[in-house]
Amino acid sequence: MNATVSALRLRGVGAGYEGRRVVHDVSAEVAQGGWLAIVGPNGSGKSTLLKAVAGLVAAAGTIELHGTPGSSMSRREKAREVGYAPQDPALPEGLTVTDYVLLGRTPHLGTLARESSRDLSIVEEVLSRLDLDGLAGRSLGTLSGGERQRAVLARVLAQRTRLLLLDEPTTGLDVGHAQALLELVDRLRREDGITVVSTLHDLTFAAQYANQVLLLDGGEVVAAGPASEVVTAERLARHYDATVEVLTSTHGNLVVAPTRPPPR
Ligand SMILES: Nc1ncnc2c1ncn2[C@@H]1O[C@H](COP(=O)(O)OP(=O)(O)OP(=O)(O)O)[C@@H](O)[C@H]1O
Repeated sequence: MNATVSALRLRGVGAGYEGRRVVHDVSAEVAQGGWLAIVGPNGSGKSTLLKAVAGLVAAAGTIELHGTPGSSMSRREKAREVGYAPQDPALPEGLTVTDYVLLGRTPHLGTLARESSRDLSIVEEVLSRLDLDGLAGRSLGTLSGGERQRAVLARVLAQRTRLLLLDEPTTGLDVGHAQALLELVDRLRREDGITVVSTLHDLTFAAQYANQVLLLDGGEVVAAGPASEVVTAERLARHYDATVEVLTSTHGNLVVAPTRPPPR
């Protein structure tokens, strides 16, 4: 494959529901092994944009996955190329964690073929990486919110795709599990060249993990680039109506700290 082909290329992408367009004219490019964070206030179109890339809502414009238009790929081809973790998926409550994560292998199985020992070892490895091995035999309906969230990510990682689309992957996770999950995703990116596109409400995480940040407001891109350029107190005041300070930690990481407005 041509080394200069982007993992994801969006040109003039629009998307919406029942005739109401909520994402307008988005263009972006993510190199193989890059991490794009889509940020923006509630209702700004982040999840809709991610769904458009996953092929789950109709989109105008061009969406290319590793140089191939998404519109020309079958569902199965796309599922081998793109793993999508929705924000709040409906889970089959009675399924065990292992069986649910095994579903991630489906796009790789032949028609009527059963999972192989390789599929099972991939699932085992993913469960262990996500600290889920102790829960492997539990049914999904008995898991806590954070455990369910990790199971969803495990299913997507078991899919072993080159592109990961993660919709608010840290929702419901405590700070330690959130960091562990983002570190794991970052390691996959650095070691295996996996490309990541994630929506993130937590702007500190977005600034620390993504190498590109796309800020949406009203379904439009209002800023794009490295976090140091996009995540500024002035922009967050304008687009989130938030009072924050953007600080630099002792290790040089950006930290977005909400601060109470001064008393009037
Ligand atoms: N299934 C749907 N049918 C109709 N409108 C929808 C649907 N899903 C989302 N919308 C609308 O589209 C707009 C963008 O929603 P979207 O979920 O993409 O925003 P978001 O930035 O991800 O929001 P949040 O931060 O609250 O998760 C909102 O006005 C929302 O009400």
